[in-house]
Amino acid sequence: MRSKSLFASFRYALAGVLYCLATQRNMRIHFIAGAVVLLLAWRLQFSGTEMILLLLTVVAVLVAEMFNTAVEKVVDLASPHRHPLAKMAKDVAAGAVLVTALASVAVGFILFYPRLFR
Ligand SMILES: Nc1ncnc2c1ncn2[C@@H]1O[C@H](COP(=O)(O)OP(=O)(O)OP(=O)(O)O)[C@@H](O)[C@H]1O
Repeated sequence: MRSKSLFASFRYALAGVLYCLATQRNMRIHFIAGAVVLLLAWRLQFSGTEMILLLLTVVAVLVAEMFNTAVEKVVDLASPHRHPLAKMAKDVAAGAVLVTALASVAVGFILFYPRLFR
């Protein structure tokens, strides 16, 4: 019984990830960009610590994108009509993605620049 419900929650969680990949263009862009960056880092023989930093950075952007999607869905459900609070919630969630994405570009620059241009 317990393992069945554990499996079910895993399936629901996976469905959430797949939903975001299938419906959110930005999620697909971040996913592919993250995969390319990690592959490039592997080819350039980044250290274990550098790989972990890059992986955490890529995952942070994907997680921010997923929370943004979740906020959008809840807001659309709770406030189908336009409302300043609904706008604020969506804009803050989108802002979180922007901040995370900018930070990931900075981390990528710091790690890749010495390998590629020096
Ligand atoms: N219910 C609402 N009330 C007020 N402003 C809204 C509301 N829904 C969306 N907005 C504003 O319009 C912008 C675009 O909203 P829209 O619903 O087109 O896209 P989204 O839900 O933010 O994302 P996506 O395009 O991925 O569905 C939001 O970022 C927000 O500023």
